[in-house]
Order: sequence, then C-alpha cells, then structure tokens
Amino acid sequence: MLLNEGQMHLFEHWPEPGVDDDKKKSFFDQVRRLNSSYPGGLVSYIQNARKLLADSKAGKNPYDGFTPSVPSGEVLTFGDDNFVSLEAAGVKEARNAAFVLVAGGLGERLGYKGIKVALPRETTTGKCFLQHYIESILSLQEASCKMVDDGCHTKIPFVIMTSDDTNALTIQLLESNSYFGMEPSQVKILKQEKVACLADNDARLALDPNDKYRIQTKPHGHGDVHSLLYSSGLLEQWKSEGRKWVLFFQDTNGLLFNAIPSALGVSAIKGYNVNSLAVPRKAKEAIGGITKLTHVDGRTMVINVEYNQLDPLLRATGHPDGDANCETGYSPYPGNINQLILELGPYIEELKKTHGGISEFVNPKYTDSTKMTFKSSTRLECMMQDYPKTLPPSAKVGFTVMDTWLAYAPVKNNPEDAAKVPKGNPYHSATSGEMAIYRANSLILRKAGAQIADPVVDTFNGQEVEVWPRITWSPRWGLIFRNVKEKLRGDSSISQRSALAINGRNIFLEGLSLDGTLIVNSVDEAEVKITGHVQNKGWTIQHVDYKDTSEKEEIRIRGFKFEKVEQLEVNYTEPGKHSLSA
Ligand SMILES: O=c1ccn([C@@H]2O[C@H](COP(=O)(O)OP(=O)(O)O[C@H]3O[C@H](CO)[C@H](O)[C@H](O)[C@H]3O)[C@@H](O)[C@H]2O)c(=O)[nH]1
Repeated sequence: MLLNEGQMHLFEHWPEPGVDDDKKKSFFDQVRRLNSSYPGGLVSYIQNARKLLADSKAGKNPYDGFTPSVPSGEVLTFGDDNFVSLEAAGVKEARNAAFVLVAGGLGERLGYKGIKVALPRETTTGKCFLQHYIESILSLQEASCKMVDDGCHTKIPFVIMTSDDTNALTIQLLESNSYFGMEPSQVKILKQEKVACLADNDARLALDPNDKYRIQTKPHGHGDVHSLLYSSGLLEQWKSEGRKWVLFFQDTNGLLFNAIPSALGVSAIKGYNVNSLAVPRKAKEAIGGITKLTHVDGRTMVINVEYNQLDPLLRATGHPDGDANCETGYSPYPGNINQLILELGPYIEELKKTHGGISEFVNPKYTDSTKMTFKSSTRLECMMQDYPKTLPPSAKVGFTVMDTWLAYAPVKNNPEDAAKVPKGNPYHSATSGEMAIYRANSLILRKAGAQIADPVVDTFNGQEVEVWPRITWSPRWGLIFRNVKEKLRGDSSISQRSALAINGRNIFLEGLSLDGTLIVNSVDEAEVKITGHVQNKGWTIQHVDYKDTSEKEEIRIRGFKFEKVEQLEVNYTEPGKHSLSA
C-alpha cells in the first residue's frame, strides 16, 4: 500500500533482512496504527494531502467563489427576562446532554509544562479547571433532575479527548482526586492519535529525524473529536438512553459554564442542530469569526472562518481594510469561542455519512516563493468547528452571542506574548483569565442587587487589568442567575480589597458587609445565613515577575499571589440551620 502511494523512500535505507528486524516490525506497528486511526486509512490521508498540498502550492483560496457577510443569530443580555427563562430551559434540557472536553492540545503558546486543565482556574480557592468543569456538570445534573416531577437518576456523560501529550497526566489528575466527585464510570477518555508528517508536495511521508524506522507525527487538531466519538460507539449509546445534545468545549475557559445553561436553552427553543457560542470579537483577535458565506452558485453556510483566514478572505472580496473593527469598536463578525452544542440525532445521521471525517487543511511553510520545498515537515489538520461544512442546506445552524465578560476568558498566551497584545485586545493569559472570573462574579452579584466596589487598575507581567474583589463560588451555589438572586437577601456590600469564597449550596448573604477575607464552607444539608460586618486585614495582592523562578510556574505565569494576612473562615459540617452574624 505504501509503495502504491509513492512512499518507496521510506524503505530506501533499509539494510538486508536479518538486520534491525525488530525496528522494522515496530515501523509496521506504527503504520498499522496510523492506518486505523484515520478515516479511510493512510491511503486516504496521502491522497487528501496530495490534493491539499497542490491547492496550497497553486495559492488556491479555500473560500473561492464565496462572499462573506455578517450572519444574524441570537444575542443574549445577561440577567434580563429572556436570559433567565433561557437558563431555566437549558437546565431542564441538561439531563439529556453529554459533555465533551477537547483537551489534547499541548498549549504551545502558553508554554506551561503541565496539562492546562490542571491549572488553577483562580488562586483564591486554587481549584483547577477540570474540577470546576466537573462540579459544574454535576450541579447541572442535579438541578436538571430536580425539575422532573418524580426525579431522575441520570448521570450526564463526560468525555475528555486527550492525546499522547496529555493523556497520562489527565488520568492521573482524575484518579488522584477521586474524579472530583464524579462517578468514574461517567467519565470516558478518548485519546486522539497524531498523523503522519509530510515532507514535500508529493505527500511523501517524513521520517523522524532521530529514528529512521519511525514516521514523524504531529497533532491533527481538535477536529478529531468527531471521528473518535463516532468510532467509540458512545453516540449510539447516548441516543438509546434518550439523550438529545452533545456539548463540546475547550480546555481553559473559566467562564464557560456561565454561558452553558442559556445557550442550551437557545438550542432547545430554536431547535438548532448546531449552535456555536460567540462573543463580540475585536479585529485580529485570535478567535475565528462566524461568517455567512454565499457561493456564486447560491449555496450559503454559516461557518467559523479561522482568525488567520478572515483577513485575506475579506480583502479578496472587496473589503480593502480586511479584518477591521466597525463603528461599534468590534469586528462585525461574532467571535467563535468553540463551544458547540450539537443536536444528537442529526449529528449521528451526518456522521454515518462522513464517519466523522472533517474538512482538512494544510499549512506548509515554504522555503521560498517557488513553493517547491518546505522549511520543516507539515501535516493535515482539522478543526471541530468545521463540522457544519458538510451539512445539507436544510440543517438548522445558528449561534448565540453573549458578553465576553460573562462567557469567555481563555488561558492561552504566555506572559511575554500577552504583554505584546495590542492595547484594547484581550490578553488571553493566566493573569486575565483569573481576573475575568472576579470581574464576572462581581458583575453578576451587582446585577443581583449587591453593592460591589469598583475595581482598581493594576499591571501584572506587563498586562494592565481591572482588579475586582476576589469573589468566587462553587457551581452548586450559583449555577444560574436565579440561584444567585435567591441567595442574596437584603443589602450586602463588598469592598474592593475583599475576597469572598462561597463553597456550599445553601449559603445566604443577608445584609453582609465585607471588608477583608471571608471563606464559607458548608455541607449541602446545612442552611447558613451570613449577616453583619466582617472586617479583617484580608489577603493582599503581591506582584510576582514571570521570570522569578523561586515561585511556582502556576503563580509566575499569572504575575501575582495572595499574601494571606488575615481571614475569617467558617465551616458548617452539620445539617440544619446556622447563622454567622459578625
Ligand atoms: O490536536 C489538538 C489540538 C487542540 N486540541 C484542543 O482544542 C482546543 C483548542 O485549541 P487551541 O486553544 O490551541 O485553539 P486556538 O486558540 O487555535 O483556536 C480555537 O479556539 C478559539 C477560541 O478559544 C477559536 O474558537 C478558534 O476559532 C478555535 O480554532 C484546546 O482545548 C486544545 O486542548 C486538541 O484536543 N487536540
């Protein structure tokens, strides 16, 4: 098969039989793996590569014949009646959902040595992203089941896609933390394989520079999630259990679950087969733009145009300024945050046709303008948000736009690169990711009627950010806005230098005035009333330089740490009514 596909160079250096036989066998083991993990096998991979490499060499525009325009979708306003009723609809649907986290990426831009889901989402509680995601899913599960008259016992499935770069550490994180309270059988790990590297325009496979009996491999991208789900058999299983929705999300967005309930509500009410979550996008921000593409033959689709392709597409279609902000100060194209909600039934039907194969692209770096040779080997890649590209025109493809402060604060950039982000564009760093959580929680409490002090502006690792009171809560306290409103009774106020960590379901703030640090933990069966004036020296914020190797990497990359001078910490471990009146 390899010889038929022009791959004889792979064997040219092979010595006579009897020499290096073990290595030769392991070469074929690898070939077998590469063959079975790609839809259509290696022959398809090589043929697809040849075609895409020829298109790339010819400078063919993948959007040839398409004209972009601004699509219309659902635009939600946090906290209004529509938002609140969509959240309720979403919680109701959640028991019919399955969640899929794509976490196979190495996070090269961040440069963190561990896996990204193990990073603290914020350092007030120190809970990592994965713990927050699991607790959010469990809270949704519980809240959703409560909405059924006779209760339900469904367990929302949670799939994590890993890769060789993240698999062992992800399993270790789950196992050493008892799956953060989830039943281990609820969690399924699907590991994506890498794909073969390509050495030249003829799609000759590249050998590993350090091992001539190994084909060099690189990641194929998050689009692999569709073929892995298809071949795992999970989709059919979910369908037979009566599930309706599959929600995909990425590794480090600490705000995401603020947006899930209402977006799922939109999917249910609008009957969307595909619903992408979006936020207003700053021109040139490294998130794709959701775009309506109209072909000369009349076809249209609403699809993510990746951030590196939007500018050339716009310039080629009569927009000389390319990817630019309009009078609103934002790009007219909503920014895709890669949170997709797919309706399970139509999703399975589509995958039966495609087997999960997703439209691919290739991005070779040529040595010169003749485009004859590559600087280094390349490979085919695919993205999960390209799933709608193969859908028929009858498919209901929509999107839901929410405020960035509420829904999107990823951790992708290292401090050095973040500090170079043009002013006004988001940093997408560990610093901004954590500060965004405090801002969102402060704004949500404000909207619910609490008096939250204004932020101060400070600079960490060269990034100017707003520092709001460090307010955090566990998902079972404030899953949706209605829950937050129910738990705020009477006038409460929180000063700027304060930190508040609420960890427990039934904790009610009834006229709390906080100036310092307060940590409240309670078991679910306890009902805790917090009133009065809590004042202490609190936790101060210390600056940390990202180059200061005496600090842990998790701290260095955010540029600050808390000095825990004084706090009030209360723990309610017994059921029943309790009150703290300071
Ligand atoms: O082979 C891979 C590559 C990535 N990932 C995972 O895919 C997610 C996204 O990866 P990146 O954060 O590197 O993605 P980008 O920033 O390049 O871009 C993606 O996320 C952006 C929003 O965060 C935009 O939505 C953009 O359109 C979309 O392609 C991460 O959870 C990552 O772990 C994999 O699982 N396997």
